Amino acid sequence: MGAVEPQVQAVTRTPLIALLGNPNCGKTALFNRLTGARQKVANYAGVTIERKEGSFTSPAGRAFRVLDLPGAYSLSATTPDEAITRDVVGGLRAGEQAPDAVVCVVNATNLRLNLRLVLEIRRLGLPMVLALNMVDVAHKRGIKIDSAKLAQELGMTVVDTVAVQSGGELSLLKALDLMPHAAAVKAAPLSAIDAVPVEETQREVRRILDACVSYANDTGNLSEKIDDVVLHPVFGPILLAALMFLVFQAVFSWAAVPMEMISGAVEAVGAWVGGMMSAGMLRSLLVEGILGGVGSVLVFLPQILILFFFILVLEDCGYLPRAAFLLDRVMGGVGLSGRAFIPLLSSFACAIPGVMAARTIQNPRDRLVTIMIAPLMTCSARLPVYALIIAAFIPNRDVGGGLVNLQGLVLFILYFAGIISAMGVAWVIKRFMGANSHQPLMLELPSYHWPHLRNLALGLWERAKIFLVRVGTVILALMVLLWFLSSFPGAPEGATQPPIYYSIAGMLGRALAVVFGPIGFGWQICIALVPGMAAREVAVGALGTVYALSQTGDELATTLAPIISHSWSLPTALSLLAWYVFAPQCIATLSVVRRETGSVRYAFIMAGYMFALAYTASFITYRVAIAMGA
Ligand SMILES: Nc1nc2c(ncn2[C@@H]2O[C@H](COP(=O)(O)OP(=O)(O)OP(=O)(O)O)[C@@H](O)[C@H]2O)c(=O)[nH]1
Ligand SMILES: [Mg+2]
Repeated sequence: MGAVEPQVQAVTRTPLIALLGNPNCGKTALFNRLTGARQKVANYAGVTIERKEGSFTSPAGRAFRVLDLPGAYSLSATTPDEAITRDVVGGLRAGEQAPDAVVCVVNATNLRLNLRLVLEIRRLGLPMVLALNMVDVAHKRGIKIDSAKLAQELGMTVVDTVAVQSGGELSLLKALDLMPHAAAVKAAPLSAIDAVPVEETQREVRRILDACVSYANDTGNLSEKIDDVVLHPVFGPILLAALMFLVFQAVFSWAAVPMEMISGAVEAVGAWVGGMMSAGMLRSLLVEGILGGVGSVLVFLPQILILFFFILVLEDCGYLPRAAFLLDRVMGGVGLSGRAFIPLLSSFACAIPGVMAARTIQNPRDRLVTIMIAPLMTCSARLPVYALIIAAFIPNRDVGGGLVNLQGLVLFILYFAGIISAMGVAWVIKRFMGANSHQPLMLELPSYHWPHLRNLALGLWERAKIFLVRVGTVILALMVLLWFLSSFPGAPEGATQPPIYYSIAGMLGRALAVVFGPIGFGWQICIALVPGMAAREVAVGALGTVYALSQTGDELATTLAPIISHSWSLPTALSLLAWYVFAPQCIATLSVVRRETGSVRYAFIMAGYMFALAYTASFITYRVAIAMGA
């Protein structure tokens, strides 16, 4: 049986194609175009950090499976994400078949760098097609590539592709259709790659370029001219700071109108439901439990989308690696690698992709430090918490001659506090680990381009979907659970407090208040902290439910900010803000840290140090605020 199986497989198996190439050459864009998938595409190296599989059918009706892989400059991997690519191509991954053919994707405007990998992969002896991607840009820049000659020199089919244009993949599909239905070829071992010295490979690249590429009236690269300003030692950092500042201003000022619309709609629904039903358990569950909880999280959708709008634009236009360069010196000062910039920036969305993106960091210590501080970056789940408290306590007015919105300014300060403490913690960890010398940052600067509107729209839609699904599932379920725990058992005879005070949640909250009292958190806040462990924004929903149920009298409460501004003192509010800068709230992050570091130890260390920092920071904030008479 063992002898028959491989032959049968060779005839019936769907061929597996691997997309290989340098970082940022358009592999994922091509993968998305071939398969209709929506994997993340962005204009910097190291976007894809995992292997992703998809399938498609060619115009001639042949089925293919296709792999999108992290970009690599060479198959002699130096970073964990490159190792994934090497292992997949070399068939070294347990339980996984090696690819039957390779589509080598290259950036047509940068063949000098890209061809080295092509020559390396060729030594594996697998069937290959070369996709000259970004030929649109090459044409514009007057770079002429003789593909017939190139095909001859390389001994493989060469096709032009434009991965970001509809139909830009057709030539590749045609080439794949023409590939013979051969039985699986066994690749040469990976060691074949290193059989030829690098210098010799470089010489070969130069020879091929001389033979196949000409640069007609090259007008000079526009990106370089832009970089004269963007990377300028004085203007560069000013521009970066101005950009960041603009983002936080926009988060507040642009969001005001849509937020009012959402909260108006939630209130209207609450009033409608409340009017339809007589007071009772079901009405309380619907109005206070669900609308009060879910509604108070939902209003933050516009702010989250505005934040992501900026992140997506910056990612797509090519600015991020420049920012990494500008900050390399600062980051080096605390012992971080400049490469940590992109993982840390991703953590503004959520610490989980941030922790995973640390795979692009070569040095294991640098990688560990980056992982350990990633959750200090303000993730988007904290935004609702910050925004709620700011809206309740910070007046919405302009300062500095009408230029700066005070609420936006406070938000900016909170984000900044996260960054500064991350730097501080990195410095301390590096001290413990023993410093290694700072390695210079080697990062490819991509060409600038305008953000693709479709990409942007899809990215925002994905974000909205993630948020709404969370609101509709985790948050909704927790709100219902919390409502039960907060409603039973009811108040005893002659109760002086609202019923929630005597409920199970109320008892838990009062017990926790013993620990958190010294930092200003009353029992109601303590109730909200517990479900906030699942996801930070749940804390806002929980506050919504808790305070809706704490209302005495008959009025229905679905708008949280005015209630908390009455119930909390300013020191309490500031203390809670300080808590959320540091608190290790989210269990999902801790479990990813365990997976990525391969040890539960670091997850515990992270939770421990963040908890200690949170408590200390809140304590100091609370006491100082009281002492100052706030
Ligand atoms: N003009 C133009 N832009 C392209 C083309 N293909 C990709 N891009 C852009 O190039 C950038 C990189 O594309 P990705 O698909 O993320 O590149 P990748 O090779 O998957 O990158 P890594 O995952 O980091 O290795 C994105 O900004 C794309 O929009 C193309 O054919 N023409
Ligand atoms: Mg990719």
